[in-house]
Amino acid sequence: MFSITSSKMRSVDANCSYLGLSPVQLMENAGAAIAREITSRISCGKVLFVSGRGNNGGDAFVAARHLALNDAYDVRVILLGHSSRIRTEESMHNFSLLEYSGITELKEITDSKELESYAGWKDSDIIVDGILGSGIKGSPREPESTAIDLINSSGSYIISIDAPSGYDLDGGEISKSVFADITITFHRMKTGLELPGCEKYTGEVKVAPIGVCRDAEEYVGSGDLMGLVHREQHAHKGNSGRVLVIGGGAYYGAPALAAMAALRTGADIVTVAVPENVADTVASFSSNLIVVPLSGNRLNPENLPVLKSLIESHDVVVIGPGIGRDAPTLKTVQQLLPLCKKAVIDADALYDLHLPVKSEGKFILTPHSAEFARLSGVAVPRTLAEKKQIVSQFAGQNTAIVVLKGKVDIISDGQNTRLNRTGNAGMTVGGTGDVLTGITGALFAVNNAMDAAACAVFINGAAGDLAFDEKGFGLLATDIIDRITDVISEVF
Ligand SMILES: NC(=O)C1=CN([C@@H]2O[C@H](COP(=O)(O)OP(=O)(O)OC[C@H]3O[C@@H](n4cnc5c(N)ncnc54)[C@H](O)[C@@H]3O)[C@@H](O)[C@H]2O)[C@H](O)CC1
Ligand SMILES: [K+]
Repeated sequence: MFSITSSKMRSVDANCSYLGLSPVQLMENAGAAIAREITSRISCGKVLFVSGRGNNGGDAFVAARHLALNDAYDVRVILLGHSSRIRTEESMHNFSLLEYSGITELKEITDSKELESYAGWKDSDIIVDGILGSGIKGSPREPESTAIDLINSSGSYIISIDAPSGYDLDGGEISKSVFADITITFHRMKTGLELPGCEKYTGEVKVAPIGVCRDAEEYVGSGDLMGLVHREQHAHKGNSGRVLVIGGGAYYGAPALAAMAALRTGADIVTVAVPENVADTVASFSSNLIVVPLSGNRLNPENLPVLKSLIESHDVVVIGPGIGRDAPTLKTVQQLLPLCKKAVIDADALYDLHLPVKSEGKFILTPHSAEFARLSGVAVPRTLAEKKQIVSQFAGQNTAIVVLKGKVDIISDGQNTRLNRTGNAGMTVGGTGDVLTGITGALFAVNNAMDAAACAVFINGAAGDLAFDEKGFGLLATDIIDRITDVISEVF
């Protein structure tokens, strides 16, 4: 089974919540799994739960409640700090239930001296470590640090919840940690729990299922957006991405829509390079756009020198919206791509694309079914499983990230495949593909390709869903652009 990082786990948790599976439900399953582990180890005895103020402590409260149902166990709980300082609603909720759970003792201990004089360290058969889990930042502070020492010198059998407290689930540096006999981590193995030599800290490692929805991992959700790079408080102009849109000539709306969508997604600078016949019209869409006119009525090889220097001064290129299919235009596209560090390739730029692009660059392709069929030479099959398979295979063969747009979007880099179900039938109106390309460009400027592509289809679809609520089947591509910021601000 593959392992994941703690930030991936946080995004899966948030995706569960997005789907309607609440954190308190997950915590209940996590705590119950810990209680089951204890009953499988000893049939009776004294069990001390040592809890922090985050959700790791919350899991411990749940486990204590479950275990106390069995008269064979003497259950005691200590909370490090005041209960008024418990960090989350779900943990507070489970702390409150302890009063009615028949445990022998519940103590709030705030300082290290009081902790040291606590009698329970020496006479417990099992100590459950629920001090710190995936939320740890830096070295353990007081009183957590003293609690870790006391657990380690207790001589009891030690069960750590999710991670030995102090240990970094992602394998970062450790200044102090619980030395556990067994660590029960949740849902999936974590990267840091597989490192050579980690058993010294973790003891045996077990993965307990906690009822995560399958779709919370495979389908993109709002939790995936949490992992995106977002604007720093003191960011400079250009830090949040410079996007170059190369399009237009045959049409003028498409490059403007892509550019406006990129701006609304948070790109700092969006430059639109279009043939001179449409440059004024594109500029008239918004004074926020920087428009560079290119000689001629269609993209052509004479534009290469100007475009080369523009490509160098931007983080990402969005190429295709409105360019048309003239032979010199398509040839120019093919010559431009090897110059790009990162590019999103859409619409007519996909028409005569020779793959793989021979360069070190990273490319996101955003075809719909007909474009995909033409590119790959394979008709898009009917079932989702078959579609996933061909998209993944095509992406892998061409070292590109492929987004097959559809009722369920499929995003793959050949190794990982994600799905997206935001969006609606109203989005078949013209221009929505250009909006997606613009969003993708803005995210790709400052994020890795797979995250950018996956989050872009989610944002585009979710903004489309908000627009549909308002406008129904009368929705326009510009209405979707207007709702991008609502989707993004809901997550941050
Ligand atoms: N899907 C899951 O895996 C689930 C996991 N659960 C459990 O939740 C924790 C993570 O909870 P979180 O509240 O984010 O973090 P922690 O409890 O680990 O700690 C936060 C807590 O600790 C304080 N803190 C942070 N760093 C330090 C430090 N160096 N010294 C002292 N104190 C520190 C911080 O201020 C917070 O108060 C996960 O591990 C699982 O156990 C869910 O219950 C179920 C789903
Ligand atoms: K722990």
